[in-house]
Amino acid sequence: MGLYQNRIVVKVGTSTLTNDVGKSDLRAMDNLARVLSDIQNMGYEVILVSSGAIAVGCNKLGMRTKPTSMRMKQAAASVGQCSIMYLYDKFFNDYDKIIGQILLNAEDIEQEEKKDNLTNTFDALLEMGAIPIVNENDSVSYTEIESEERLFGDNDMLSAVVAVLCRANKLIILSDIDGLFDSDPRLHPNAKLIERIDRIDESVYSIAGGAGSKRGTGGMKTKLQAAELATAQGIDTIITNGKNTEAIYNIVKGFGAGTLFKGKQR
Ligand SMILES: Nc1ncnc2c1ncn2[C@@H]1O[C@H](COP(=O)(O)OP(=O)(O)O)[C@@H](O)[C@H]1O
Ligand SMILES: N[C@@H](CCC(=O)OP(=O)(O)O)C(=O)O
Repeated sequence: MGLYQNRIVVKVGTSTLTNDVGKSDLRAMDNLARVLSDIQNMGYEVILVSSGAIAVGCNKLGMRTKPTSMRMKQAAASVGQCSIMYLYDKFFNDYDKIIGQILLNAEDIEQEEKKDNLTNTFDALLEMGAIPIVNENDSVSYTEIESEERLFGDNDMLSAVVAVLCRANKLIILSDIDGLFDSDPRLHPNAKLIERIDRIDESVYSIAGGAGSKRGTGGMKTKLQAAELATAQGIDTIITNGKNTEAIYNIVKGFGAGTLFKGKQR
């Protein structure tokens, strides 16, 4: 089965959705809602994979630092997820769009029946013109937040899983950085942006470091894992800066912005 040529998955990370003190970055969320709504008006089907629940929940609950205990992280996610969806609902509503929430665990796509149900839900939402917004089901899952052997790893991986499941044509990963550089620019100020990668091998992994801020998780490594999964199924994957949401217009039209990982010919 081929890919849906007009279907795109956009993933946005915590570092883009929250400001330096850990509160929701309303301008970033509004910009994202506007551009994605506009792109949908242009005839594209849009799925958003959004992080931020734990960070926003921690802030709302007055936790000064990110909790280390699992139960506190899960409680924070429960509070933050409501807050994020409430804001998305308001912003997307301003642009005349309907959103739907889908919270996922690894086992939801491991069982054939659940996987089919999930695909049907995505398809039905898209058919009706709604924009599905996806996150890990942090409050019930242990593996996604903590385990080293987790399938989703973090939302980067989840976005690739969703892109494959929904047979999207493109996966756009919005980060707090312009794309993949030849070394971590936070540590090496002269690092250069790599515009295109056709094969993700060990040499590519060797230049990817960890998260760049207290709020991000995974860093470039998990983005490369996501790109590897998606490109293997023919899905072009782009890492670009979430502060420049306008770049999404260029990307959907096939122009460059950030780093393109070219999907394998199938
Ligand atoms: N080679 C690299 N190129 C670009 N960024 C890198 C690289 N290695 C590590 N990073 C770090 O990855 C960070 C982005 O990942 P992360 O902190 O998880 O944010 P997000 O919330 O977007 O997922 C960047 O801020 C950067 O410091
Ligand atoms: N599910 C978690 C997101 C974890 C995660 O992958 O975060 P990020 O690296 O910012 O995309 C949350 O909503 O807080």
